Amino acid sequence: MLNLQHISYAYPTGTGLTDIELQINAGEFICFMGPNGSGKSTLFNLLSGLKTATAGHYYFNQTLIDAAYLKNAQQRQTFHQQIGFVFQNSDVQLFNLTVADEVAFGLRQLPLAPYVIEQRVNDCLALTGCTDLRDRVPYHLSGGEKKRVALASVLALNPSVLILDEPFNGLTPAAQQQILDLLIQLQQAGKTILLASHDYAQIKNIAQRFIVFNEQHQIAYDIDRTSLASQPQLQAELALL
Ligand SMILES: Nc1ncnc2c1ncn2[C@@H]1O[C@H](COP(=O)(O)OP(=O)(O)OP(=O)(O)O)[C@@H](O)[C@H]1O
Repeated sequence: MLNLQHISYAYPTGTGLTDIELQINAGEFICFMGPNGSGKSTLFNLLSGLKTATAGHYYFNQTLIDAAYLKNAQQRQTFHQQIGFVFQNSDVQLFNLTVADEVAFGLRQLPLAPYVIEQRVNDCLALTGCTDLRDRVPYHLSGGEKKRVALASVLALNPSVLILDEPFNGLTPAAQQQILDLLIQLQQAGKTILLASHDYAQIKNIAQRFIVFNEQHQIAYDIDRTSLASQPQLQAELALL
């Protein structure tokens, strides 16, 4: 479904990613781990089309996703509908005056009847436990509420891939569990879930595959949960990230 071939990304001031080879299949639940600055957010920006690689090739369902592809507004819209990205910082994702408008925003860019939009907004608010927040100003919500609204706004477009950059940061254990339960449900419904986390203990029994970056911005390990279970030393390393 997602295929990266020798992907590198160079910022003007340094390296973001080095020679990434990666194949992700539909329906996987993958946890990306690694030290601060190792490249997880850069990878997510590339996968979601917010950046394009400075070297290598990225294919989504066999289509090459590059600057030329994303320059076309219609193609860009189709692509963004399929890959939803929940940013690490919800404040940069939420900009509407009410929660309901926030969730409807992406849908209003599509040729959909107002009653269809209303129905989808209601469904996504209910799914994320945000129904009671619908008339609130997103900017005034708590961290956990903002994260759920950001998730609702992404889910409204019914993407097949959901990318979440450290979605549990700064949330109470209860709020973290709420989001985790929802992600499990979404994977069971067939979505591909890609998330970055520093909390191995929290995710070790949920993610099915672990991709671990090193400080050289490369993939150091790409290992499934079953294989990881028989590697206590690597598990101990992940617990320290
Ligand atoms: N806008 C930017 N300009 C210049 N360098 C950047 C920029 N964003 C990231 N980098 C650099 O690219 C490298 C990878 O950063 P990235 O944010 O992808 O890492 P990360 O693994 O997501 O880190 P964290 O766990 O702290 O979120 C780092 O060396 C970082 O300093």
